[in-house]
Amino acid sequence: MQTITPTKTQNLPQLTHARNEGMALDLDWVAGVQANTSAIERRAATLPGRRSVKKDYQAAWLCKAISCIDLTTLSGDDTAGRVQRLCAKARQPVRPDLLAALGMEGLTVGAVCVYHDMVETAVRALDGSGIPVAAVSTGFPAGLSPLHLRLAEIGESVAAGAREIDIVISRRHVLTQNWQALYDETRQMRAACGAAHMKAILATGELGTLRNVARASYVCMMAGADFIKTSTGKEPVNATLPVTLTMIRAIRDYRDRTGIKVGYKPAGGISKAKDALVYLSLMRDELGLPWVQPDLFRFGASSLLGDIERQLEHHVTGAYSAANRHAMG
Ligand SMILES: O=C[C@H](O)COP(=O)(O)O
Repeated sequence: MQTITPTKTQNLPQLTHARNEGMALDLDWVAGVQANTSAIERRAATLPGRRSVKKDYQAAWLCKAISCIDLTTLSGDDTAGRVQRLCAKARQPVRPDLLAALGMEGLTVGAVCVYHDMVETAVRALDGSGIPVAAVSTGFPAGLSPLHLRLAEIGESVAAGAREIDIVISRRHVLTQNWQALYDETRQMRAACGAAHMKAILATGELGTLRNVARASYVCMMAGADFIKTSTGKEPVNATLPVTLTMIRAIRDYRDRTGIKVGYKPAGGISKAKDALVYLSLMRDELGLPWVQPDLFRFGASSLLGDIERQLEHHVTGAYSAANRHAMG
C-alpha cells in the first residue's frame, strides 16, 4: 500500500463531494445487474493474504482507520453511563501519550452510533467535539414496524440531534424483487432525514444472493442513500469481503454513470486491526483514496478500536497490553 497522510482532526465528515440526491428508479438498470459469485469469492479469498504495510505506514493506516470508525453500542442493556463512557472514548480514542508519540494529537473517531433513545445523551456527551451522532432508526434491526412509525422515528432522531441516520431496508422487498417498493420506501426515509446523512443498511446476510445485494445497493443509491452499509451487526452473517466487493463495485459503477460518490460502511464482526487494514486497502484499490476518508468510508464496529489501540501501543512502546485494558463503554 502506498503512504497516506492521516488528518489530525476528523470531527465532521466534511464533504469533498456533492451529496447523493438520488434519481428516478431505473428498473432496466437494476434488472441488468448481475454478480459473478464464484469470481467475487475467488478474488475475496486472495485479499487477507496480501502483503500488508509495516511499521510507521501501518501506524498511519491504523490512525486512518480510527478516524473512520462509527464507534457503536447497540445493546438492549445500553445505559446513559455506558454511552457517556463510549463518547469519552470517541473524543480520546487512544492514550494521549501514544497519540503524541505518533504526532496524532486531536485524532477522534468518525461518529458515535447508538439507538434513538441514547441520541440526546450522546449529543450532550460529545458537545463541542464536532463528532456527529448516528442513530439507528426505522425499527432497527428488523425494520418491520409500520412505515409511518419508522419515518416518525427518523424525524425524532434528527430532532434529538442525530446528524446521521442508519436506516434498515425492508429485506422482504428484496427477496420478492419488489424494487419499486424498496425504492419508494427508502426515498421517503431519505426525505425524512432532511439534512442528516442517510446510511442504508442492507442486512446482506438476509438477502440470499450477491445479485440481490448488488441490486439492492443500486436501488438504495437511486433513492438517495449517502452511504450503503452491509449489516446491523445482528444478522447471523454480517460484513464479509465478497459482499464488500459486490457493494463497492456497485458504488463505482454508480459513480461512473452519474458522477455521484456514495460512501460505504461495512459493519458487524470487524474487530481486528489487520482486518481493518484489508478493508482500507480494498477501498483504495477499487475506488481510490477519496474512499478512505470518513466522509466516504466508515467501519461500524463496537470493539475494533480496542485492538487498533493495542497495535498502536505495541508500535510505540514495543509491548502489548491486555485486551481488557481497552474497554469501550
Ligand atoms: O453497526 C455496527 C454493528 O452493530 C457493530 O457490530 P459489532 O458489535 O460486531 O462490531
